[in-house]
Amino acid sequence: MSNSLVLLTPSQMAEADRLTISSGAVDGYGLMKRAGQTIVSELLRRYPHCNGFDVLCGPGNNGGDGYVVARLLVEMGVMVRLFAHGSPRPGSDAEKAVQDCPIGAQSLSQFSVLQGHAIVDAIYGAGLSRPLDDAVSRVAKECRNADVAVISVDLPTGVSGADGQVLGDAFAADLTITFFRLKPGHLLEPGRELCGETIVANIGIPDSVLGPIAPRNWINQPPLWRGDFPKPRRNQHKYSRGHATVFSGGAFSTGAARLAALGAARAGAGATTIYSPASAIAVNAAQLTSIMLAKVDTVDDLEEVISARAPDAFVLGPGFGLRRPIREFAISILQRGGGGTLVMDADAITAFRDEPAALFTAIKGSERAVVLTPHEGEFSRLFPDLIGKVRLERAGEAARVSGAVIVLKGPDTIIASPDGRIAINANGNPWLATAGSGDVLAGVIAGLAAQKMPLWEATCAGVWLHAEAATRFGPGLIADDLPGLLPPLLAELLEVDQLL
Ligand SMILES: NC(=O)C1=CN([C@@H]2O[C@H](COP(=O)(O)OP(=O)(O)OC[C@H]3O[C@@H](n4cnc5c(N)ncnc54)[C@H](OP(=O)(O)O)[C@@H]3O)[C@@H](O)[C@H]2O)[C@H](O)CC1
Ligand SMILES: [K+]
Repeated sequence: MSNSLVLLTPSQMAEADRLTISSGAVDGYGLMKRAGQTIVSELLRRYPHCNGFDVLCGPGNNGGDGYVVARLLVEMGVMVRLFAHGSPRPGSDAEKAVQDCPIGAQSLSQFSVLQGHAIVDAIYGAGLSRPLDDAVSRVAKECRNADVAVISVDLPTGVSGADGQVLGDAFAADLTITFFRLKPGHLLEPGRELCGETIVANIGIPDSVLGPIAPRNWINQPPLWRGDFPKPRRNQHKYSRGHATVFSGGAFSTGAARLAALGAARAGAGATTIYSPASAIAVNAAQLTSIMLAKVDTVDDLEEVISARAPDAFVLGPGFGLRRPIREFAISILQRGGGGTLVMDADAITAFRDEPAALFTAIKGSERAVVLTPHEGEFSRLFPDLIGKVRLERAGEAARVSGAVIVLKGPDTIIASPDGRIAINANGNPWLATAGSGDVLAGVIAGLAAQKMPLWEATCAGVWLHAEAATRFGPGLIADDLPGLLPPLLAELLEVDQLL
């Protein structure tokens, strides 16, 4: 698993600091000086024409980084105004940075924006522990409303590194410079938006500290799952490549199932079948070519088709409706022996709103693995006890409680495994907010799972591919486009030339 994609919580980051310092490689003030040096290089490179910098420092080590920045800029002859909010603890690294700084600080209450100056926000970073007080909120607001560049050290002051939530108020940065690894708060909204562009600086913390920290959160990028991505082999036939099936809704709502089926097929399932009620067979048949069709109205029908040709993955929910035997289908699939994956989306999630525990018991007792792909509304129906917790915690807890891989959809989709691993998607985009896009996602995940890709990895890959396809297409995207956008992405992932 790729080390570079690790996300560290603020407390894990503090541990990384401690481990580095105790190894004797560099002391705390040394790390702070390197942090300051990196920030100054970026400031000079990116803002060569500003008249000066206003450096705003808090009482902790985030402020310490700010004092180092102020010193280095002054030593280079750059105009600096320094503002402090609180004083560093005696004996702390931040106090050393104050003592070494050649200019004195005014109180933050004296601050007002000066045209032509850029702001260095070093008030709070990883140590933010409560909502901003009025003095810091006033400055955050003034900077947000002014036409002024803001560069935040580690995190925009007010944004929690643990989960991207705003504590009271927050700065909105143009650029955020963090150290060693991203934190979840850089990727989770609203933190992500408030960070502006985020860069990660190497300040000499060795990767070896990650071993004892054993992180459980990652950025969802191809190196996370590329090693598990299914590679077709010459000796496979269509069913051994993977058989994915999708339940269709009634005659007036068959499109969602076709979108999911196309997603599964384009993701590489060798065979894809739509299970359709008799009333919708004609509609489906008129619009399918490579996708197969079977009649499934009842649990007995389902038993029959599964016995005839066991699927490796099922998609249940898209466009299905709540009246037909959706719960019975889900429970029957889970209780029937045999491996494979059940992807439950949309109506399949809502259908269990009155008895989520029955679903979770069935999932935990099943030989099959389950992926649940709720958006916020569907999530709240199935996990009402988790309302009020932050998104990251909700997704992780939902995976643990349900025994399913959870895809909590949003601009910062979270993919949580029951074993505690979490990936945060970073390539989401506005084009995906279009009817039917979730149906394609459920199908792509099923298509990858049908090829026996490990489930959390398959789910992460599906979410990434789906978003990447939309990003590359851009404006005008409709869900119908998405399956056809997958082949070039697959070719890149598989490095097709090497397979031939
Ligand atoms: N991680 C690294 O590799 C390096 C990080 N550096 C920088 O250090 C900060 C983290 O420093 P830390 O001292 O732990 O935390 P902060 O500076 O962010 O803030 C802690 C102090 O601020 C007080 N605080 C927090 N929130 C509030 C608030 N809302 N209102 C008032 N005061 C607040 C807090 O007080 P407590 O009472 O909670 O203790 C602390 O006094 C990291 O972000 C990096 O920038 C190193 O310099 C380089 C290596
Ligand atoms: K900050």
